[in-house]
Amino acid sequence: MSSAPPSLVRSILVDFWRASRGMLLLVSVLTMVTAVVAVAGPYVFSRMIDRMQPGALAETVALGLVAYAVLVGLSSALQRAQNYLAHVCGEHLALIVSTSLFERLLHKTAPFFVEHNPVEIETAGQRGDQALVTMLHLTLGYLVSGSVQIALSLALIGATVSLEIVAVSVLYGAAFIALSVAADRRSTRYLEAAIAAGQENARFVGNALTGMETLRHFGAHGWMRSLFSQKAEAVFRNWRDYSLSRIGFAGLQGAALALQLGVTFLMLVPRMQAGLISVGDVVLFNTLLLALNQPFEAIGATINELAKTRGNLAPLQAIWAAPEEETTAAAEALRLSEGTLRFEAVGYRYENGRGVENVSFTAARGGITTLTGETGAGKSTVFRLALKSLEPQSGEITIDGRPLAGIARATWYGRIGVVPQDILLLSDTLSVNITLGRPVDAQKLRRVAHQAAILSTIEALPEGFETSVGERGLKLSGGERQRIAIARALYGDPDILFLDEASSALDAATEREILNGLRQLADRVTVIAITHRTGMIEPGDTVVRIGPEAGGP
Ligand SMILES: Nc1ncnc2c1ncn2[C@@H]1O[C@H](COP(=O)(O)OP(=O)(O)OP(=O)(O)O)[C@@H](O)[C@H]1O
Repeated sequence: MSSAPPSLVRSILVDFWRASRGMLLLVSVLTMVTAVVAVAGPYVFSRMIDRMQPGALAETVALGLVAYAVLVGLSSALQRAQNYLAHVCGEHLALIVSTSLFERLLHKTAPFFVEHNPVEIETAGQRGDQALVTMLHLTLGYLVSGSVQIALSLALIGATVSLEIVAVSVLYGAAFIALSVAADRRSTRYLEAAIAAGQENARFVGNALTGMETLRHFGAHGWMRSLFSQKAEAVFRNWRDYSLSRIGFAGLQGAALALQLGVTFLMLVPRMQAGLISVGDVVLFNTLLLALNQPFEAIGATINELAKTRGNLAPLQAIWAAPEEETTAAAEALRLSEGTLRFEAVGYRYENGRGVENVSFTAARGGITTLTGETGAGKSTVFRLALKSLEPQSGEITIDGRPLAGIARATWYGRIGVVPQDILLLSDTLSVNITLGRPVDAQKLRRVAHQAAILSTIEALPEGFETSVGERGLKLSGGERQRIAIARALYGDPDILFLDEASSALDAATEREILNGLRQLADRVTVIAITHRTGMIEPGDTVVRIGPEAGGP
């Protein structure tokens, strides 16, 4: 197993910063310039109002108003440009999240895919992705520009109107932000429940979709519909309670705003009467104060979103941190001259005490080594040990005399071919399903298809190897799927071939044809097959019986 993965947020942000720091800096600068222009516009306008006195130079006023119009236009253009650039950054972040997550999924261990279904993983990915992108937009669009706008507005109010009013505005801002934090604390439990219920629902939908045919056969529609409704309603209830729990705080925040405006206007009246401030100052003050509320609200909204982001990232974080296989970087060149696999008194017990004990056998070239035994005797467990999915708790497995424990899993996988019981086919062509990303060699493709006794079937199809197998290979029969899986395993020219009941879905004639084909390879490839049917065993094959008499359970 690899060491603990770096935290999701840190790892994503480091990658994001490396990939888009130029663009991020550009957006930040643009954001600051936008904030400066947004404050400069009202300032120029207020000064022009003061100049509109009888006897003032009409040209100066007109020039000032044109400058104001240009500033408003510039502010709007900068705002839009900044939004689009922030959108580009957001999409880049989403790209990094999805590719990093996919990369991690490629390394997850087998139990991970037993515990999590695709819909659940997809939903966690989308939620986490959106949460991070929303946070980026809030940071770039609100926090940076909001802080600059607040600082400039307060400085202008202080310089033109009074420092006391600045103090009132700061107090209001602090109260607004404190109320946002309190609202978050109170509603967090509804938020967490809503997100957990959403994830549970995604898991349920994933299970229902994979088992749709079976559910239909058992007339389980009504039952599933009512289970889905219950879960979807739980999601709705929790989101409803989350939103309702915040309404009271919205009222308090509105009251704080009214109080702030009322107090500051009352403070202005005596100054106006004493002629200390001009009409332009009042206009400027009103515009700035109203504009100032936006960044305060934005900071409050960001605090709220931060809580949501934490919640929305939790399912993705759990998937991110789930154990992974060792990386393929550990792969080394392994040459197997003889390909002799030996089990020496190997034992493995699952947590429930079941498993295998004292298993000894040698699988060599020259014939097929078949593992037989009662159901539940431990044949698949022996395979898992040979495939390094499990490590022996006692005894030793060797390959050409070298301990298997000392060979990296990636190296081992490079030398073996496996045909599992449950065959995975991608919704793609036969050719893609056999080669699975390895370089396409038309001659080799035909050779392995022939060895797997499926070449004539494929060549009879109008599109041959380019025929689509349908969603998860559902357009193929069970026997055809097995033969494609055998061709896929042979395509890597393995030194050792493992077949886990690989011919169970075939008729006797086809099974014999395939096994005879594999026997012809047996001088070059060690073939180990689990089988329940012993009728196909030929002289020269080795039979290994797993079970009590072999020292099993
Ligand atoms: N992941 C697991 N956790 C706990 N027990 C397990 C696990 N997998 C298998 N077992 C138990 O270990 C024993 C051996 O199982 P295994 O699947 O190796 O048998 P098998 O010979 O391949 O069976 P079959 O012929 O039915 O496929 C069984 O009793 C099974 O219940």
